[in-house]
Amino acid sequence: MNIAKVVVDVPASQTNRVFDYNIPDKFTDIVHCGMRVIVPFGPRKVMGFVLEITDHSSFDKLKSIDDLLDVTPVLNKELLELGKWLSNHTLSFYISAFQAMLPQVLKAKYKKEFQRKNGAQLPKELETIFAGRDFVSSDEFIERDGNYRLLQRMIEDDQIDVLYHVHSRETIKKETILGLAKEPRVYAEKIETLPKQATKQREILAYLLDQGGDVSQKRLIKDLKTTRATIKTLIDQGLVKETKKEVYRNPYKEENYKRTTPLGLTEEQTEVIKPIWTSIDQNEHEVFLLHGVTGSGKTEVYLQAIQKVLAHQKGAIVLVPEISLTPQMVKRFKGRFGSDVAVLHSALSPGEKYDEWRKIQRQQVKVVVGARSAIFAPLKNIGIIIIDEEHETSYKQEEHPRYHTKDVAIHRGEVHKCPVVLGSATPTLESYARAQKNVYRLLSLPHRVNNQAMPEVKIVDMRDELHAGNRTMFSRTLKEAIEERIKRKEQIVLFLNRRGYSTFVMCRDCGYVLECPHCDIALTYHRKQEKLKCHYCSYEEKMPSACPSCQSETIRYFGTGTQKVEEAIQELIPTARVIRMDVDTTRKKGSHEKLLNQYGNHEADILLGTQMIAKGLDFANVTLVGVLAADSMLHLPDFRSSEKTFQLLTQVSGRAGRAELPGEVVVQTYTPEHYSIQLASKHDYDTFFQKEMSMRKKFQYPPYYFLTLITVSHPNQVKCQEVIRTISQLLMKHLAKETKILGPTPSPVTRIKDRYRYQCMVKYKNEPKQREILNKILVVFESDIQKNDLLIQIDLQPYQLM
Ligand SMILES: Nc1ncnc2c1ncn2[C@@H]1O[C@H](COP(=O)(O)OP(=O)(O)OP(=O)(O)O)[C@@H](O)[C@H]1O
Ligand SMILES: [Zn+2]
Ligand SMILES: [Zn+2]
Repeated sequence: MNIAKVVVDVPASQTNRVFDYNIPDKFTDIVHCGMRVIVPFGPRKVMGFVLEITDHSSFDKLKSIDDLLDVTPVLNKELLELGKWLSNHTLSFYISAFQAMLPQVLKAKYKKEFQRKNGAQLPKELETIFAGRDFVSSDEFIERDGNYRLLQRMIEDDQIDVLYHVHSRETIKKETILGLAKEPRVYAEKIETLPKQATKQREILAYLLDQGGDVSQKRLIKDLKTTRATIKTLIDQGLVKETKKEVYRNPYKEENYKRTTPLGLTEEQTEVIKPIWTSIDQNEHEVFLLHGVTGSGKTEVYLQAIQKVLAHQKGAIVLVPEISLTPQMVKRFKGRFGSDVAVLHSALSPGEKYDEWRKIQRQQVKVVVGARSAIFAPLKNIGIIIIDEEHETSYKQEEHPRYHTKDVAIHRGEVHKCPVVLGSATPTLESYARAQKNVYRLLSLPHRVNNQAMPEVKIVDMRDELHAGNRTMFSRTLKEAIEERIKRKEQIVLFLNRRGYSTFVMCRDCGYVLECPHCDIALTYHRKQEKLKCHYCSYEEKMPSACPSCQSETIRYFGTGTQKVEEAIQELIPTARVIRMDVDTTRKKGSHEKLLNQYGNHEADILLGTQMIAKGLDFANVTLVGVLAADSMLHLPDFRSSEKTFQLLTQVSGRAGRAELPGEVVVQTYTPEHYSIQLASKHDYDTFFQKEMSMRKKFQYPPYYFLTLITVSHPNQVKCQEVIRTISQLLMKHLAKETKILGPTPSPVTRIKDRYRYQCMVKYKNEPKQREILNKILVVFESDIQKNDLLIQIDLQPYQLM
């Protein structure tokens, strides 16, 4: 067993396979599958993952492994298999798939250096760069525009060497631990002989004797109000010894969370948890879709399902969208399961994330709560995987490997023979359609806990406000409702949807929005050319000066920011106390939590914010939710815009009236008749589902059809157009006759950082050979990709269509 099969960190299709390496004697029995190694590859040294260890190779001259990056494997067998599956599933390289599963600090960086060998005399051009030195970093070489051809010749002539340093950013935090250096009994005498004025030193010794063991220096300094200098004198006298101990950075201190006990489940909760418990008990994989209205107690169902899993000595993964991984959410899990919980959150520092990851890796925790990438948590014995708010698009990773978390979860669920629970008040059409076909098992919580009523929703037509002479951003209804709540000392959530602003053009007079006659999506405004364009089919028209529907001249594109809204409130209702939550006010670490705490303590009447306040918040005193512009997302150039609008309105409305006090919602819109606004206001998911499904069927979108989005980008526009044309021709030729290929067309954002972008979209029902064909296309363009700066992105199941 002295041969390792290694996937190398060279993302290209020729290298997307395993290479055989010799395991040198010194590493025999030390190298294991799932470890990262340094291997020679051509003239370079690269990192690689060991996938397999065997005793035979079909090649006879093998190079040897140079070095090991890990002492223990960073990927276990299951994750190695998962990586292979992921790479195949998303059409990405093995190496990208493996890297995606690791915490950031384990992603090694390389530093390249050129070394002059044995004082060699270099050509003048290079000598000016080396300037008498023996080493020059590759960065400096590039910066000073060094001649690569010359460099290459010198390397071939053995005058210059290329060195690779691999830097792992992994950092382990150490803590200083103090203890007694001698037998305890000798201290009585020692304390006597210390100088009289050394009271602090005496105190320290007494403290250590009292603790009878090792104490963290930090704690001792705090408890005794002493200094490091005093401790140092004792160490120097050989009375105290210090050691370094590896510790975890723990951003979520357990003692900060009050322990909670399971609540008595309601009848509905009891009904839905039964089949989940059965699946856990019987070790059977099944996918459940938990459709529960806002405030129906889904989280309590998750908690008690996990409790069952823990009783079986297994672990759980709970995924929540980044944006709703709020302190409140963490509190609920830490409160129930204490130090058994690891939290993986993007707001943690890389070091903190690494520590949480190591706790999981060492199986020291049982429950992992985290955002998207937590689906790769290295838990060995998974008993349940839960995806909360399963409709959230952030579950789709928008860079290599372009995976959807749901697919990964279901795959791992199959491997571990455990249930996967997808929870939402507004499931995606895809999931609900699957539940209707019994691919998933549907579980419903149609009522709020304790049967509180769903909040009453009032739709306000903003066109009427304009006609009545109200030009502010607050309707009369909303203004009165706010004032009333402030008087009653109740609280208000004001939601401003920032997504989709200033892309579409709307008539303020009649609410008319310009749409593509072929694609049923809003046209996007291009300011420079004064044109409106469709980003699916390239249809375009001139920006009109008057509304095509009512001739009014108030037609323009749409937009405002939270800061402006805050000013407007202050002007309109000067007594209102407002907390504004947006990217600006939450940039600093911990500010998110602080603002929510202030709001929870009723230090403000109004919580004003964007997407980040739409979900997950559970404040009993909130009785009014105002939605300032319900339409803004409705007109995004995206076939899911109605669905997203329905989901968002339902989520925000769900923040009102969650406890005893009844809730009310005011939705301001220019298109009150739109079905997603009407049905969200009636909390009518079922009708929305029927209606939206019929639209999807008519326009041939998912879940009736599958989509693949192919985007090509290159600095040269002509090159870009050529490539995308060739790709769509190849697809046309090789894919099924019934399959449609839309485009090629410029991408919605046509140029990013001086690179042109063109796309085409494949719409299909069944294409078993698609992956194979796409892979072949990538090979056709391989040399352009490697050498000519061409980028081809393939997104199977795209969510981001911009
Ligand atoms: N069985 C129960 N008995 C009493 N209170 C409960 C019970 N289950 C849940 N609750 C409480 O009801 C409130 C709403 O529950 P929870 O937040 O779990 O709902 P949810 O369905 O996750 O809501 P959302 O989708 O809106 O976030 C919470 O304050 C929770 O503590
Ligand atoms: Zn169109
Ligand atoms: Zn009009």
